[in-house]
Amino acid sequence: MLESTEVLTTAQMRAIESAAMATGQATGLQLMERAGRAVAGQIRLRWPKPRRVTVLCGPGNNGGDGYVVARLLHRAGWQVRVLGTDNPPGPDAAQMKRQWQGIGRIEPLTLAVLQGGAEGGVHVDAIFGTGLTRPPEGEVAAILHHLGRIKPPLVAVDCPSGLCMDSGALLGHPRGGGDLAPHANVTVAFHRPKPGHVIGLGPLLCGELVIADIGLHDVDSAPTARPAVIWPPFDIPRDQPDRPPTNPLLKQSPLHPHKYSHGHALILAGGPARGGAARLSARAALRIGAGLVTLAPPAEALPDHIGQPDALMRRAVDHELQETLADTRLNAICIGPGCGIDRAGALLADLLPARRATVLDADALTALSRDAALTAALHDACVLTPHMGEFARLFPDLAERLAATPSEGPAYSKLDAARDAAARCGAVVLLKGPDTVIAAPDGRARIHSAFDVPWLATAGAGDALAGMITGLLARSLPPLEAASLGTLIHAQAARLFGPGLIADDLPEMIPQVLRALQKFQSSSSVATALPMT
Ligand SMILES: NC(=O)C1=CN([C@@H]2O[C@H](COP(=O)(O)OP(=O)(O)OC[C@H]3O[C@@H](n4cnc5c(N)ncnc54)[C@H](OP(=O)(O)O)[C@@H]3O)[C@@H](O)[C@H]2O)[C@@H](O)CC1
Ligand SMILES: [K+]
Repeated sequence: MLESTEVLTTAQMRAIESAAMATGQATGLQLMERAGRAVAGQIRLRWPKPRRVTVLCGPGNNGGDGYVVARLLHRAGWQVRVLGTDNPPGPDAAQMKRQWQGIGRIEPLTLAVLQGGAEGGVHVDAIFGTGLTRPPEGEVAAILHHLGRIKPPLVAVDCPSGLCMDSGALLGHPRGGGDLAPHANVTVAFHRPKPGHVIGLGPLLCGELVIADIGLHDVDSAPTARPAVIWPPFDIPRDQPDRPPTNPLLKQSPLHPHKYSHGHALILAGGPARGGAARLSARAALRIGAGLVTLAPPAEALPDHIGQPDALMRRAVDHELQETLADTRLNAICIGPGCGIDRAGALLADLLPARRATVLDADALTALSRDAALTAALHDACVLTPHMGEFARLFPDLAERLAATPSEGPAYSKLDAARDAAARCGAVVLLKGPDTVIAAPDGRARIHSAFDVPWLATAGAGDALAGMITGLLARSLPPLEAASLGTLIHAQAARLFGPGLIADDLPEMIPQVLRALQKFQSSSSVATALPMT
């Protein structure tokens, strides 16, 4: 059985539907009836009093769902108008269409007809769902454009039409567009979310996302590829002041606790007057619970780092690292924030062969992009944390595919790009954004949504994130878990702080986030993520 947080591609979803039908678990007609009922139910929940509704039905099974919605709302006393295509749909949709035709008529699905009707009322978009393979054209394109412009109360069946559910891109539109695409108030999707609901334009266009159960749970899907998951697989409560302020990451081992048992993080800093970024990383690594944190600028910049925090150790590291790395207790390294590209490149040449757990951010990523030998030396204890610009420098071909206007579905997605990059470089790749994708070389991938904290896009936030992940690596979390938990704590810190956040606030919010996370110590998904030593 699939985990509830799994994200299925449209191909995987189709495989599950086919398996359900082949094994006699459900007929296509039953699934369509359940899907339509789920949508009608959500509409009636939001608008309990019957009113006017216009249902727009496309040529396939998405349209079939629409005819079910029309019938059920009509039965509930709604004043239903249906616009549909006149093609012969598949047998299930044809059956649902006939049932509707026993109740009411179907007007042509054209812009003129749509505009000719009474204004107002709810609109149901059942034009295209998972079967969208090419950009909408002609009358349908005009209708979608119109809906995007007038923005009526809109309920989308499976997705707003035109959205590629594998990528969150609008077929036929440049990436990042979407101003004139339909914006749903609510999208009712079936069985599991698809990548396009949670990445790209999906969160903007889908509105509230409701995942409806259509009875596919007992179906053995045997997905061909490992599904990505939505991270985290739980809702984090806000801080709970009534709980004792113990920190799960700092919980002491009953057996001879020692600062080294919580790891020793090394933060490599840059030259004079550019140490702020690395100090932010170091502070975050300390706050998240690394046993020891050493900040390592070149000797000439050491005087820049006197002062707080006293818990931070300082040590000069000039051009080479071998002597420093001889101390095997240094088990997690952060390189990049404020480091300088040349210095990062020189240090990486020593660092990567040592195969220590390492976060590569900022200048380290630029250094990598300039030296193929360094990229070839990456290993599976590395975490790369690029934003899209850095990603484009590191993986120009993947970024180019991601930026191209998609002309057919399934379109190349941010999930695909992060996975391809991780497989290519053999390290965990954390591709930042409001829809962060974290991918491991073995195909595991997690999608973390932070569309609700736009104030996290602030100078230095990435440095704090790099420090958090380094601290978690020092606590011996595996790279994918450290990257995932760091991403979650980072966003949650911003969420708790609220607007007005500056990056310096992020490390200071960590204790509060950790207290809230404590609730999940007994939950298996978090137990694997939080080190409980
Ligand atoms: N299967 C199940 O058990 C269940 C499925 N369910 C529902 O089915 C939906 C998937 O149904 P679907 O596969 O029929 O695809 P759908 O999105 O309706 O579109 C396909 C049609 O559109 C056409 N078409 C495509 N692009 C076009 C374009 N640009 N411009 C014009 N035409 C275009 C395409 O034509 P073709 O490409 O074949 O020429 C075809 O005729 C899914 O999202 C969910 O809502 C639920 O009921 C639960 C049970
Ligand atoms: K739709």
